Amino acid sequence: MPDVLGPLLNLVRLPNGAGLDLPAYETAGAAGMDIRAAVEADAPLTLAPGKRALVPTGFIFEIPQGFEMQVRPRSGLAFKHGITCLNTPGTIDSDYRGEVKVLLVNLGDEDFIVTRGMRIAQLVVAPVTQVQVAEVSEAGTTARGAGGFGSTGI
Ligand SMILES: O=c1ccn([C@H]2C[C@H](O)[C@@H](COP(=O)(O)OP(=O)(O)OP(=O)(O)O)O2)c(=O)[nH]1
Repeated sequence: MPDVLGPLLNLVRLPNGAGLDLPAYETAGAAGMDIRAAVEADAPLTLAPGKRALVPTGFIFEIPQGFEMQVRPRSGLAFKHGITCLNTPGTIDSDYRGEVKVLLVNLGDEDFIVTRGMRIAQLVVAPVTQVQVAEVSEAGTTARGAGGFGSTGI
């Protein structure tokens, strides 16, 4: 794994994560750490076309306050097999202390088998800002106004 100088991310390995590689950046400039499936070795998961499944990862993450973790698909799985994350990008809140799971869906036309240790998604840690919400009577005017959805042309 390349050296990383970012914030510290504590994680806890659950019993079903025994022996799995830690999530890791595969290259020095990777945005996401690949995360692996913690399905039982003797019970791989078959995802039929059109079906979805919540796949365990075997880890609890302690995300630093002020950050979130996004669960994103891997383009190779999407391109080759039609496998993606249904709720992409999945949001892991910094106060979540449950096992991170990956909601995979098979948009391909063949069964896809998820085996133990397979790299099923990538985790991107990103800063987030919580705003203070204030209700006002009118929104400030802008040149765009309410124009959207192609208002500036194709
Ligand atoms: O792909 C995902 C998405 C979410 N989660 C976990 C972590 C997250 O902090 C929690 C809640 O996610 P989210 O806020 O998207 O779900 P919700 O439908 O709003 O549920 P809740 O009412 O529990 O917040 O579920 C995952 O493990 N994987």
